[in-house]
Amino acid sequence: MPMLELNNISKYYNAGTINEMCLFQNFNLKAEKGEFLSVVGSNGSGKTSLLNIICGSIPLDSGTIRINGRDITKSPEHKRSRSIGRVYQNTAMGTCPSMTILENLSLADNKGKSFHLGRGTDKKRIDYYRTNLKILGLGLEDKLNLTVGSLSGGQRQALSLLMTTLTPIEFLILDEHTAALDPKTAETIMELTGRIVKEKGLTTIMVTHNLRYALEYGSRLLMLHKGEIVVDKKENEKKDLKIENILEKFNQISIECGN
Ligand SMILES: Nc1ncnc2c1ncn2[C@@H]1O[C@H](COP(=O)(O)OP(=O)(O)OP(=O)(O)O)[C@@H](O)[C@H]1O
Repeated sequence: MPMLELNNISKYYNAGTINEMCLFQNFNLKAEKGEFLSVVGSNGSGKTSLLNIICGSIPLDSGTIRINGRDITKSPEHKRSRSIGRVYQNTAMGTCPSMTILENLSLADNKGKSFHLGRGTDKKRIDYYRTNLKILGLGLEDKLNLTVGSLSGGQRQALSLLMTTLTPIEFLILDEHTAALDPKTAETIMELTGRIVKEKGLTTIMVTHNLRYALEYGSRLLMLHKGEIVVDKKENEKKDLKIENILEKFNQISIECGN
C-alpha cells in the first residue's frame, strides 16, 4: 500500500471568475513507504500548491488524498499535521522565537495532545532532547534554556527539522527548506536532512530549486510543469541523471512555452 496517494486531483484558483485557472486536472501521484521524492520545476509549475494540497492548507475541487490507506481528503490541516510534518523555507516558521529551545522541543513533543505546557518536562525527556540535539552537531544540547529567537537561521532550521521529526510522522514535507540559508549552512542542513530521513525511514517530498540537491538526495526525481508531472525518474534511472539533463528539460519546456 502506498504511503501517499493522490487520486484524480483537480484544483482551480479563482473559480468562477475571469481569472479562473485550472492548475491540476486529474493529477495522480503515489509515493511508496520510505521513498524520498525530490521535486523540481519552474516558477508557477505548482510545487507549493502540491505541498499545500497534501497538508490541507488549500482545499481541493475534486479527487482524494490517502495517507497509508486512510482517506484524509476532508481532514483539516491541524489534524493532518499529526502525521504530516513540514519544514518551510522561512526559518521563522517552524519554531517559536520567544520560547527556549527546551520549551520548543517540549511543544513539538506534545504535538496533538490536549496539554502542551505547564506539565513540566521530566529529566528522562530532557535527556532524550539532549541526545537528539547532539545529532545536529551544533552544540545546542548545552543551550537548552536559550531563546530560539537568538539562534541563527541555520540553527533554527536544524531545530525545526528536529522538532518536525521528533514524534513519529508518516510523511515529511520539505518546502525549499534550504533556500534561505547561506551555501555552507544549506549544505549542513541538507546533510542533516539526509541523515534524519534515512535513520527514521521517513517517506519524504522535497521541493527545491537546487538541482544538485535534487540529484544527490532522494530516491526519485519529479519535475512539474503547469500542474503536470513531466519527468518521473525512479532510483535506477535517477542515479545516471546529470544536472545538464535536467537543465535540458527545463530549456525544452520553456521553448515549448515560447519563453
Ligand atoms: N492563492 C492563489 N490564488 C490564485 N492563484 C494561485 C494561488 N496560489 C498559486 N496560484 C497560481 O498557481 C500557479 C502555481 O503556483 P505555485 O506557487 O504552486 O507554483 P510553484 O511551482 O511553487 O512556484 P515557485 O517556484 O515560484 O514557488 C501559479 O500560476 C500561481 O500564480
